[in-house]
Amino acid sequence: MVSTKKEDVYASLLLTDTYLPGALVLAHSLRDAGTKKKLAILVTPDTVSTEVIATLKASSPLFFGTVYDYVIYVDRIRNGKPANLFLMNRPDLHSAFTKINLWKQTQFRRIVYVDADVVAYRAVDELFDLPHAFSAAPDIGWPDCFNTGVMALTPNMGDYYAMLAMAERGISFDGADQGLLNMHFGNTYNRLSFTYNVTPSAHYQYVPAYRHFQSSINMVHFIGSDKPWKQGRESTSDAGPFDEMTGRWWAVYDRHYHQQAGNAPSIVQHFVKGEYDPTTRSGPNGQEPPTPSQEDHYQGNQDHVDHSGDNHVHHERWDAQKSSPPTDGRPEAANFPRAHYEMSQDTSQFQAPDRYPSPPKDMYYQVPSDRDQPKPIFPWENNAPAPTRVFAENPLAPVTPAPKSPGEQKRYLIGRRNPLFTPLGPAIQTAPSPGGNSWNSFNQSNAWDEVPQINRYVDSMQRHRRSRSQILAASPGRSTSGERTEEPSEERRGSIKVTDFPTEADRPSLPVTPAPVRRQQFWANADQEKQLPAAEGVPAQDEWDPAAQLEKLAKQQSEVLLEKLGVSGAAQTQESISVDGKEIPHRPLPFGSEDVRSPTYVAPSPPVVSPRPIKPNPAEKILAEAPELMTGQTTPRTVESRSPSVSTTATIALPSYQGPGAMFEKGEDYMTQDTPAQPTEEELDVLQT
Ligand SMILES: O=c1ccn([C@@H]2O[C@H](COP(=O)(O)OP(=O)(O)O[C@H]3O[C@H](CO)[C@@H](O)[C@H](O)[C@H]3O)[C@@H](O)[C@H]2O)c(=O)[nH]1
Ligand SMILES: [Mn+2]
Repeated sequence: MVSTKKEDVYASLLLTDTYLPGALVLAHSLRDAGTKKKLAILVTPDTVSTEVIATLKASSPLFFGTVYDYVIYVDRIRNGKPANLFLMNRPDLHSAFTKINLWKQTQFRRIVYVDADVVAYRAVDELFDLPHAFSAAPDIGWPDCFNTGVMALTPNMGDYYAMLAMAERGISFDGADQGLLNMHFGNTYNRLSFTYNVTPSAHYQYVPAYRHFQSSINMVHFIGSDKPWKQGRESTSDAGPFDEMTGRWWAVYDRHYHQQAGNAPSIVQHFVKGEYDPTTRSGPNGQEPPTPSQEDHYQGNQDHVDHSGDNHVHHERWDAQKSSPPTDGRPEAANFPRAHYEMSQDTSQFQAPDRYPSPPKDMYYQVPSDRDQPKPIFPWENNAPAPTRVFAENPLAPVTPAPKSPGEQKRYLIGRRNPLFTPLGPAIQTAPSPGGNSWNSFNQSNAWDEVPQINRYVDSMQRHRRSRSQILAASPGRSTSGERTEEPSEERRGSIKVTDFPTEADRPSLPVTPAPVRRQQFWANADQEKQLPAAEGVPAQDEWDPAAQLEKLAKQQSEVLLEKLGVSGAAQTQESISVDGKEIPHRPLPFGSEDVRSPTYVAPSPPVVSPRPIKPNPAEKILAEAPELMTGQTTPRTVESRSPSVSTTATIALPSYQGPGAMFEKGEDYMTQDTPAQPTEEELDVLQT
């Protein structure tokens, strides 16, 4: 076959650092056998350390050039469905699909692929000249299948994509590359002689065949998880076919990487069982390789220090200040520790010991005494002023006398319950007694209790309430006149409260908010109820005629208005009216003004049902029409009557009240009606009953 410009290469694969000795022995075995072909190795940079890659590229003193001519970085292809790998107990082969990348290396004409666990007895360069696109040797476990440890192939993207599609779907009967490739190629492969891929077994050997064909062995492949460098050289003891082949592997290793081999990098010895000896370490570079922590995955530290202590040389590290990150660097978390645990196979039951050791008897905690207190450090620890703050709770309890009246009791309780309660105002707060407890000098009463207006207001409220309750009680034959003048006692005043809070003893428990309880003495004590004074000015119910009262009220309002305007409507009706209990005396009108009426006079409509305020306020209207009244001009003024029929003028006295003036604040409301407003709610209460 006419060769093109494309190169032929032997190619191997390195997925982990732990296979480094195998990859190096393979390369040296081929070179030592005199191959004319170049050597390439596919490397997954995410799982292989830079030190190992450097070793693959290292120059060897035994031949011109480096161990591998080409280190080709490829993406790792991991099996997402690795269940089948467990069928052959090789979960470590989860990324064996990466081998598919061989078909992608179309820069090469032909590739003779060889596993890293293969040692070549001779250079098999004739495999490059095979006419078949794909050739492989039978597998010892199932000889109809081919073993994928040695293959002669022609790279092409068709096969590559076809197999990549299978890999992405996890299509492989053994979960690794051999199952996938056998499914892809089937029986279309060119079957090589077993001598190109002799797979010795420690458990089964066909010794006569071996003896018969051993001179024609081309390559030996150490399949399975027990690789020569993992077993160590001591594992080969007896002289058998397996050990003879393993010895060939060790022969190549010793030729290039034995401790006394001169310039052998110690990193290789680290991955070979029983080979690393720091005391006899030598070599020009003196680099300390990472220690393999795992059987199948190197997890060493990049910044490793020599164990011998005499050669503390750090590995070259990437300096972020000087250069960009290395493209062939390991992932940051590659050195994270990993641990693999297996289920215990021990089937014996747990046997409790006869006795457990008794606990120590001298274990106790020594509470530090006051004398053990640390020495004062800061000046304020020694010169601390005596505390002056006094809390209200403690001194109050013995000093405060028990409350007598309900009103006092309420104040007392408020003061006790609320520590922030402070009696109001300097007017009721006496000066603290000099030497005594300043808290006791406070007057325990409220400022508003001392204001007479407030007291009167409360009294009037109580009168109204009492009168209501009298009406509600409707005791027959009860006279209201006898009790009318009776002044309410202090006790009565306190009984305004309809509800009270339960005492501390009655309360269920804190923090439940105490529910108000009905005061018994107010509602239930009928004897006391009889002593209630009658409401002032409220007649007995049977004497009360609401309709007549309303009529009287409406009439009264009109009269008052006219009186204020100086027009005595009362003179016409000849009835005396009273305002606020005071009799307004009748006065004769000035001569000639008897018929004069105010322009705003409204005659009272006879059937008055409800009291109705008269609008607009006449005084207000006058002021609006004569604003000069506001200027303080107090001279009487004549007002032309608008009524055409009445042409006389009447002198109307100006009201004493002159409306809003400078005394008023902005926004302050002032009376717009002189008449009583609508009956209040309380009045309605009385009227309706
Ligand atoms: O941790 C690992 C595992 C594998 N490899 C590479 O992958 C190859 C295959 O793994 P290996 O342990 O050699 O597998 P075998 O014990 O040989 O198992 C058989 O099954 C594998 C999965 O199908 C095939 O790849 C092999 O060719 C076949 O011999 C190795 O040679 C290495 O090149 C690593 O670099 N690191
Ligand atoms: Mn293998």
